[in-house]
Amino acid sequence: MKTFDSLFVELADKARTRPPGSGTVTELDSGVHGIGKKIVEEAAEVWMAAEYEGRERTAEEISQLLYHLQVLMLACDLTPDDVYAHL
Ligand SMILES: N=c1c2ncn([C@@H]3O[C@H](COP(=O)(O)OP(=O)(O)OP(=O)(O)O)[C@@H](O)[C@H]3O)c2ncn1[C@@H]1O[C@H](COP(=O)(O)O)[C@@H](O)[C@H]1O
Repeated sequence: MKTFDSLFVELADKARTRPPGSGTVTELDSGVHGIGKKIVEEAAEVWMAAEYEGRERTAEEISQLLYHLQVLMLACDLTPDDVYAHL
């Protein structure tokens, strides 16, 4: 099973090697503005799932939000440790 940290390592590798077909590379190329819109969209989907769609859908939507947050971290040259320092 992936964790927050292992997914970040995978995404950082995608950002560095830019393999064809990577959605992460496409999203990174949309810039902070495009990634930010995905985060807002996913955050709303998390809220709706929590209100109306049950635990499994909520967990799925949270996983997608965490993914888009990680893409933004890469776009902003932030590592998990930079974030954990504020927890
Ligand atoms: N964990 C994720 C992940 N979570 C979300 N997403 C993307 O975010 C989109 C979800 O946003 P949308 O809400 O627009 O999509 P949707 O089809 O409406 O989905 P629902 O919200 O309705 O469920 C998905 O279609 C994916 O493009 C992800 N894309 C990739 N990953 C992982 O990231 C890694 C690298 O992926 P690539 O860069 O594509 O190789 C792989 O391990 C992937 O599993």
